[in-house]
Amino acid sequence: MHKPSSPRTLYDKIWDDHVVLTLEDGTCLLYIDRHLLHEVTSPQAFEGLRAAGRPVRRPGATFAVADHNVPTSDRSLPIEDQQSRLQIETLERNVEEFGVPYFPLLSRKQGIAHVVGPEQGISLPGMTIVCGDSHTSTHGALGSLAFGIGTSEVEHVLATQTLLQKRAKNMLVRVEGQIGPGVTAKDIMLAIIGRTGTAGGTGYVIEYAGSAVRALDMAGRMTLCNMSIEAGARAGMVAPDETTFAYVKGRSYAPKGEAFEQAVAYWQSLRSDDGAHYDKEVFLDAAEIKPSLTWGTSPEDVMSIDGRVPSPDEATDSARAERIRRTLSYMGLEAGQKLAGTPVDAVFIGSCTNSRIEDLRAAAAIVQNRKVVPSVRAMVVPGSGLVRQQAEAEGLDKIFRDAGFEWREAGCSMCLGMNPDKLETQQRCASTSNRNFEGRQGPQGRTHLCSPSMAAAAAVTGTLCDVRELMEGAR
Ligand SMILES: CC(C)[C@H](C(=O)O)[C@@H](O)C(=O)O
Ligand code: SF4
Repeated sequence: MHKPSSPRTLYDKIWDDHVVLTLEDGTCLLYIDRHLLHEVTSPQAFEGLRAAGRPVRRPGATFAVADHNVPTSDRSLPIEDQQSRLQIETLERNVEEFGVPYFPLLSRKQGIAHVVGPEQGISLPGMTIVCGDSHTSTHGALGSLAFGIGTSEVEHVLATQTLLQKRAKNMLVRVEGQIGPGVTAKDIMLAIIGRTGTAGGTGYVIEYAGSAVRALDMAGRMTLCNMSIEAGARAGMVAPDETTFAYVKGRSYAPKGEAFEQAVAYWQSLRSDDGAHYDKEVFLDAAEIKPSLTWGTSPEDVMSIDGRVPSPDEATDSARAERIRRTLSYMGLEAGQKLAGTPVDAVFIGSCTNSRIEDLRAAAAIVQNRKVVPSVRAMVVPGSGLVRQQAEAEGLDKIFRDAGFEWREAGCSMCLGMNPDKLETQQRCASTSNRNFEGRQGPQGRTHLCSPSMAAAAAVTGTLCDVRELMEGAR
C-alpha cells in the first residue's frame, strides 16, 4: 500500500477517488460510475432485486443492451432460438420495470456492450465501470478503471451503486518504438500474451504505456485493454491523452461545453506520477513484433506468421509435451509445421476486440479488388449498428459484399457459440476475437486469433498467410 503523499499510478488514483469506505482487512467499498448490463448475466440480479423489493439505485448510471444471444441476420424476423428469445425478452422486461436505459435490437445504437459504452460516451476517463462480463476491461482504454463482475455483484451494484473490492497490484506493460507495416494493436497484444502467458497478469491491473501505445488510436487501445483478461489481469488501462479527449468530445453521453473543459482538466491529472511503483514490469520492442496469430487452444499459444508451431520434442517437461501433443491433435496440425499456407474454412471479423470502424477499414483495405476464396465462409460483424452505418457510408460494406463476405448485423456472433453463428465440427477459422478455447466458436471448432487484416488476408487467399505479402511495399 502506498502512502497518500507518495507517487501514484493511474490505477491508484482512480481507485483512491472512488473509495467510499475501507474495511479493516483492506477491502474497499468502491463507488461505481457506470454499470453496463447484457442479457446473459443480468436476469438473476434483477430477480434478486425483485425478491427484495428494491429499486435500481441509479438507473441513469446503468445501461443495458442485448449482444450475446442476438442473431446477426435479418432483424425484422422473430428470434428462432427459444432460449435466446427468452433471454432478450427477459432483459427487455427488466429494463422496462426498473427504468434502466436500453438500446433496443432495432436501434442503430445496439451493439456489443464494450463497443457501445465508449461509442456513446457512457464510458469516460477516470470512471469506475463494471459489467457482468469479463471483457469490460476494454473500457480501460479511455483511462478508466473497468472490470468484469459476477451476477451477485451485478445485483449489488444495481441495488447500491457500490461494490466491495480488494486492491489489485500494479503492472506496467511498456511498448516502445514503431510497429512495422501489417502490424496492429492485435499483434502487439498477442505478443504481450505470448510473453506473459495467460497467468502473467493474475492479481494485477495492467497499465499500457510507451510510445507504441501512445501512437495507437482509441480502437487499438481498446483492443489491448480488451485482451488484458486473456493475460490474466483484472483490468487494463491507458492514461488518457489528447487522442482520448478528441475521441470523447461530442459523444452522446459525454459532458458538453464548459463541463467538458472542466472534465478534461481533471482527466489530465490521470497519469501515473514519475517514480510511481509497479509490482511488475514488462517491456516490448515494437519493431520486433510481427503479424501474429495463435496456433493452439490458449491465447498464449502465440507465434508470428513466419514461424512454426511447436513440437512436443522441444518441450522441457513431459506435461508440456503432452499439452502440445493434445493441442496439435485438436487443432489438426502437425508438430513443427508452418501455419502459413494452412487452408481455412471460415473467417470471422468481429467481436468486442476488433469490430470497430478502424478494424473494418483495415480489413477492407486488404479485401479491396480481391475475392474471398469460394470454399471459405467469411463474415464481417460490425460491433454496433452505428459502426455498421458508418461502414456503409464509407462503402466498406460494398467492398466486403462484392468480395463474397457476409455483411451482418451487430452482436457477439461467432466470437462464442451462444447464437446461430457457429463453426461446424473441425472447421478452421481465422478470427479477430479474443478466445480460442476448445469449442469456443462451435463444437470442435479450430480458432486462430489474429488481427482484422490478417483475417482478411486469410479470406482472400483461403489460407493462413502473411498479410504483408498482400500489402504493396510492406516487405
Ligand atoms: C457471457 C459472458 C459472461 C462472457 C464473459 O464474461 O466474458 C462472454 O462475454 C465471453 O466472452 O466469454
Ligand atoms: S464479443 Fe465475445 S468476448 Fe466480447 S462480450 Fe461478446 S462474447 Fe464476450
